[in-house]
Amino acid sequence: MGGTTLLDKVWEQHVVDSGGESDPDLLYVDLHLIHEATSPQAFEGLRTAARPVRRPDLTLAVEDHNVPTDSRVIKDPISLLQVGTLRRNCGDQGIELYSHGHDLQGIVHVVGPELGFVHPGMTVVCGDSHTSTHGAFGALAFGIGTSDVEHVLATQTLALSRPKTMAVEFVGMPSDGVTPKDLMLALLAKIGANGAHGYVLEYRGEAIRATSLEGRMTICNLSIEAGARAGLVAPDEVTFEYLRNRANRPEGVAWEDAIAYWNSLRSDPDAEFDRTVVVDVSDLTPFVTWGTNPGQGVPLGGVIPEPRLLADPAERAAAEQALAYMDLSAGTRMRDIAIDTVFVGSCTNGRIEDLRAVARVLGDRRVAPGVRMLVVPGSMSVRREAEREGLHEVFLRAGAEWRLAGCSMCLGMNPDRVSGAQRCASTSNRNYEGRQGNRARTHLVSPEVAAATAVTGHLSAPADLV
Ligand SMILES: CC(C)[C@H](C(=O)O)[C@@H](O)C(=O)O
Ligand code: SF4
Repeated sequence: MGGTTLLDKVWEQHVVDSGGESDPDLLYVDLHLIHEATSPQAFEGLRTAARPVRRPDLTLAVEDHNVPTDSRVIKDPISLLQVGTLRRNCGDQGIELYSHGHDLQGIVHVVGPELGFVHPGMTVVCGDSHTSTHGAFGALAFGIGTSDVEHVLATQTLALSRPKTMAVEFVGMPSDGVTPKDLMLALLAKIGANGAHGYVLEYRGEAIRATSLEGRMTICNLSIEAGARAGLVAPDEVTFEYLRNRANRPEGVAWEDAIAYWNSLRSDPDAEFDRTVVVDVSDLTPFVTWGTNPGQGVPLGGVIPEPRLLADPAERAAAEQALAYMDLSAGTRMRDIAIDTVFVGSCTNGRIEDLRAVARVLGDRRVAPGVRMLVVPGSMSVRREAEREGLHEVFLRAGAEWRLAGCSMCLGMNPDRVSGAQRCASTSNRNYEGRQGNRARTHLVSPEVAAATAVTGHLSAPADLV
């Protein structure tokens, strides 16, 4: 029998009740994150059943999806209702809530980690697909549906069947200007937007070890775009350093003990994975998407592929439909695609390192005439840090808008939307039809490519800037 995978190690520590061969296991949940968009019905269910929240102290709430980023005042009636309901529910149940206007407010997947709430070996759940982000710590982090949110609120447990494991081996080191976002867009293009369905991905290899925790969050965040259940990176010194000075991390002797335990959280050398995918990252270049799922991407130096050459009929039809929606045609050079809007932000690329990268590329350049650029910090803490470093001055001087924290233009649930059928280069994670606005056309890019694109007005890499 082979060794144990990281997934199995974390899983086994959390089984409250084994389902045996055929039924799901009941897992203990260490941290439950909630937001205004997916929690109202869950609380309503509890109220109907007259049950309290079992562990309000292990539950943390933020307002992120529905909040405007240009004002502390919420005007939209639906958003007001969502946010008002969350406030009432958290007040009634004694749950910590970072509201719009609070110093620590921000996107749930940015706030939880930066405050040190997420530790290696934990189970983390949230009624949000991008909960996979937290796997960057070596925590087992799942997005769950609203009925499961209710279950976790009531019991602090979740019934789940153990997913299969997939090792993603990044071989070699990426060259300068190739970012964690590019690694993932390349992986998605290789395995497809559903290529990891039913799996937990464990990211491995020298390139992962050399990636900051923030970069690892970008990588794990995008796991869900391959259809995966979760993403994982084994914890190491990078993880411990990230946590060392955060609030809410274990203290004193508990910290030393924690590190000793965390060091055991890696797949054994002889552990067997259900599947292994190898990606050589040494010859990668910046990646961008041309279509309407995150797997429809090519190198920035490439051209839009010819749908007729795709062997799989379903893929061919999807590509044709995507090109019609995007108003693009096969053979077009990606660099020739002109952009109206640039969005920097989201739980994929709205952390301080992302904003630093954007500022570095912008330098003292200006956004191209006619292009709208939005820079939206992932949290108010990120915003404060960016202002302390003077990054906001770079953005404002360039002609970009500098906003408050929230999901913003990542999806059209708040006032930040791409107008009409405009084309947007976006550092977010989904390019679905209508995602950023009714007819919006989205190209997923790294922060570096977003900044260079804002300057030239068409899809560009920093190396294209003179
Ligand atoms: C609103 C929420 C349920 C949704 C998700 O689960 O991911 C959102 O965050 C998204 O990114 O599409
Ligand atoms: S930033 Fe985007 S992807 Fe992340 S939680 Fe918000 S809406 Fe979802």
